[in-house]
Amino acid sequence: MKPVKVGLCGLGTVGAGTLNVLKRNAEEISRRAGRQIVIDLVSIRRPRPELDLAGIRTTTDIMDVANDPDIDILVELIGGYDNAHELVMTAIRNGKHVVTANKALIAVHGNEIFAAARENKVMVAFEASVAGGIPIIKAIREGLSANTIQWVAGIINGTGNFILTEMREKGRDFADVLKEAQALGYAEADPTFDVEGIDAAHKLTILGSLAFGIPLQFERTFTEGISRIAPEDVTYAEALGYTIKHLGIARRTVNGVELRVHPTLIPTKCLLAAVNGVKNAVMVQGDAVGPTLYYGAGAGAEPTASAVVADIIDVTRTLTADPNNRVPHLAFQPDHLSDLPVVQVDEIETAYYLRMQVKEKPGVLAQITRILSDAGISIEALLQKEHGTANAPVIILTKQVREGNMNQAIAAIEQLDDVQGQVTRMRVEHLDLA
Ligand SMILES: NC(=O)C1=CN([C@@H]2O[C@H](COP(=O)(O)OP(=O)(O)OC[C@H]3O[C@@H](n4cnc5c(N)ncnc54)[C@H](O)[C@@H]3O)[C@@H](O)[C@H]2O)C=CC1
Ligand SMILES: N[C@@H](CC=O)C(=O)O
Ligand code: NA
Repeated sequence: MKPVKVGLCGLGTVGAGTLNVLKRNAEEISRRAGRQIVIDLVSIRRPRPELDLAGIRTTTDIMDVANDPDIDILVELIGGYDNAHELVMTAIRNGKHVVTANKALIAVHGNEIFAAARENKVMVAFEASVAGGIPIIKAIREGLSANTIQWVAGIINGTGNFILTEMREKGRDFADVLKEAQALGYAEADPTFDVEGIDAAHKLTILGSLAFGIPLQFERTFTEGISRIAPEDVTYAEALGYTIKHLGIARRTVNGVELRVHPTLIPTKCLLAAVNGVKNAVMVQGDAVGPTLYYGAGAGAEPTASAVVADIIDVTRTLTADPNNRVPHLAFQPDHLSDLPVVQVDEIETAYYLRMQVKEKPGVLAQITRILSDAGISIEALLQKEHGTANAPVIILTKQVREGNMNQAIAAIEQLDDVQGQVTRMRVEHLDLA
C-alpha cells in the first residue's frame, strides 16, 4: 500500500516534537497504522539546522501545503485564529484530512470547520488541543460514550499550573516562572492566553461540547485567570485545608450547563490538588462509570506530539471507512446536537472563599455575618488574623450559594465603613466523587 503523506505546517515546539516522534517511532507507527506514514512537505519560516529534514520537501508558504495534491493529511501547528482558519478551511475544501493542536481555532471556528469537514467527507482530529498528551478527547468521545456525563472538571493549562506550583512550593516570582514556562515551550505565543484563562476557556469549551453534545460556544464560557491570585490567599487557603488550582468546570444542572474557568479552592485531600507543575488532570463523572480521572503532561514538545501523532495514526486507520461511520467530531451525531443553554454566571451555585480587610473594633464581624445571613448565605468557617495594626484580614468560607446573591452580599459588605477596599473572592469546589 502507498504511504500516507503528511504535510506539516509550523515547525515550532510541537511541530519539531511531531517530526521527532514520527521519525523515531516510524517502524512501530507503521505496524500500528497498517501503512507507512511519511512527512512529505513541511512549511518552514527560518532554517532549522538542528532538525533532520532529509528527504522532506520544504516551503515557506503554508498555503502550498493546503494546495499540494500529494498531501493526504495536513497537520496544522502554527497556532492562532486567522491564518490557521484559512489554512484548515482550504485544506478541507481540497479534500485533505486535518490534524491540529489548536484549541483557539477549534473553540472559535470549530462549528464551521466540522460542518465543512462533513460536507467534504474528511476528518479533523484535535486530541492535542485539550490537555496536551492526555487522550481526554478519545476517552470522552469513545471510552465514555455509554454515559450521561454529569460533570467534567480539570486542570487544563500546564503553564498556569506550573506557575502556581512554583509560586506555592518555592515562593518564586510570577513573572520569573512565566519566563521559564515560555523557555520550556509550554506557553502560548501570547502568554496572556495562559495567565488570563483564555487558553483554558478554549479547552473547556471543547470539553463541554464533547461531554454534553452542544455546539461550541466559547463566547459563553466564563473566564478568569490566575494573574490576580495573591500569595496570602494561597497561605490562608492552606490554613483552611484547601489548595488553589485553576480549574475548568463543565457541569450539567437543572437550568442547562455551566461552562467556567477560574481559580478554585479545592480540598487538599482531593486528587486534583496533588497535580503539580506542567501536569494536567481531568476528572469526568459519568452516570454509569462514576468518577474517572485522566492525568499527564498538558504541554511540551513530545507529550503534545504524542497526541498529534496518535491522531495521524487514527486518521490513517480510518481513511477507507465510510464517512458516516466515523466517530463524530463533537462525540454526538452533528444533526443531534442539543440546545441546552449555557447558564449565566450569576446563576451558578458554588461555595466561596472571601477575604476582606476590616477595622479591629467590636461589632464589625456581626455586621458582615448579618449581611451574609440576610442574603441566605451560611458560613462554613471563619478566620480572623491578628495583625497588631488597626486593620486585620478576615477570611470566610461559605456554603453553596447562587453567585447573584453572593455578588449582592459582597457589594453590601464593601459599603461598610469598617471594611477597607474590595473583598477578594474565589469559588470553592469539593468535587465529590460520589
Ligand atoms: N506548546 C505546547 O506545549 C502546546 C501547544 N499547543 C498548540 O500547538 C500549536 C503550536 O504551538 P507551539 O508549537 O507551541 O508554537 P510555536 O510558536 O513554538 O510554533 C509555531 C510555529 O508556526 C510558525 N508559524 C506561525 N504562523 C505561521 C504562518 N502564518 N506561516 C508559517 N509559519 C507560521 C512559527 O514560525 C513557529 O515556527 C498552537 O496552536 C498551540 O496552542 C497545544 C498543546 C500544547
Ligand atoms: N499553553 C498551553 C499549551 C498546551 O495546551 C498550556 O500551557 O497548557
Ligand atoms: Na489531549
